[in-house]
Amino acid sequence: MVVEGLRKTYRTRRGVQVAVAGLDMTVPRGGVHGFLGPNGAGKTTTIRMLLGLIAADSGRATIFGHPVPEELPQVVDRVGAIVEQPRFFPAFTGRQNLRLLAQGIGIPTPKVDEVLEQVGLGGRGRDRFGGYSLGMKQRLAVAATLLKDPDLLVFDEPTNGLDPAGIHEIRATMRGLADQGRTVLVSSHILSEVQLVADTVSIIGRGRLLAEGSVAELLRVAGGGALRVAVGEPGRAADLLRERGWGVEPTPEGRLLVTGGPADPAELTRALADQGLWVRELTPVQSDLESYFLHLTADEHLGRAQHEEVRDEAAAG
Ligand SMILES: Nc1ncnc2c1ncn2[C@@H]1O[C@H](COP(=O)(O)OP(=O)(O)OP(=O)(O)O)[C@@H](O)[C@H]1O
Repeated sequence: MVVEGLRKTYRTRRGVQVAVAGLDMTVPRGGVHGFLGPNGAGKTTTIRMLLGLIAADSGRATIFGHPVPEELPQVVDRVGAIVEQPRFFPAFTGRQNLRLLAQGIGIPTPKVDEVLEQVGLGGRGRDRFGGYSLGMKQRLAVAATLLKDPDLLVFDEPTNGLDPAGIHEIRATMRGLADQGRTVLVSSHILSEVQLVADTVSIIGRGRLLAEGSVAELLRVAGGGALRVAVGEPGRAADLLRERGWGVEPTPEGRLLVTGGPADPAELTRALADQGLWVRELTPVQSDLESYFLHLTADEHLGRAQHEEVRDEAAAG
């Protein structure tokens, strides 16, 4: 999925509200892609535009190479989404609820047991929906989206209101779906909920892309590319690395913290090995992604100021 310059404004009684301000985003095929941003960043608005539920003011988006919303009918069968709390009948079992849905869209009923199994509700399908935990209810919603066997799943804040066990269940379900080769796009304002399961993420704020890439890559960027190295003769190793112009600080536990070093850690290992110094351990320093996320999205209040400006302009016009 590729999004380019997507924009959406709302006219409110107080003026014009910019919900999505020229968003660019790339969601690779296969894997879990976290769509992250603080409350009000524009995640739901973006997802609604991608699914053709609301119209964009401008910009473009493609799903499986098809421009949407124009060619949505061509891809709609390959896309499953949970955007709002799905409604099920509390007095019916999970299985009965899904059977009803399956009949409605012409899916053979054996598929129902298959999708229940896929979300780990195989043993609970014959229990009343009303008695399900929140996590089970949410997993039933996921099961419903799987009836069509979609290649792309879009979940808007699927862990909202769930307890840690429920969050864990949903995470495991998403991982399982991605491991089957599907693409899962999941939005959240809580990075830690997604960090553990996402392969790649887009971080947005004020309707714009702030950072994008694999979780490992972003962790590296957040850590400033520093490497922690355990090596024999750390004193000699430090001198050698400094000669190359890299920053080296000994750590209290006898390791070396290398900053401004090579993009490829192999270069560092080779430089040391050439001098008979063997690296026992080499770890990219991962600053906490949560702090990075907070840092990136910290100027959210600036966004408010920008919105006010637009509003003033609108009022003046
Ligand atoms: N129908 C609407 N009318 C007016 N403003 C809207 C409308 N929908 C969204 N907005 C505004 O657009 C901005 C983006 O909202 P959106 O719901 O897309 O954010 P979000 O990232 O999904 O946030 P959350 O995590 O709180 O759901 C917000 O400032 C919101 O108030």
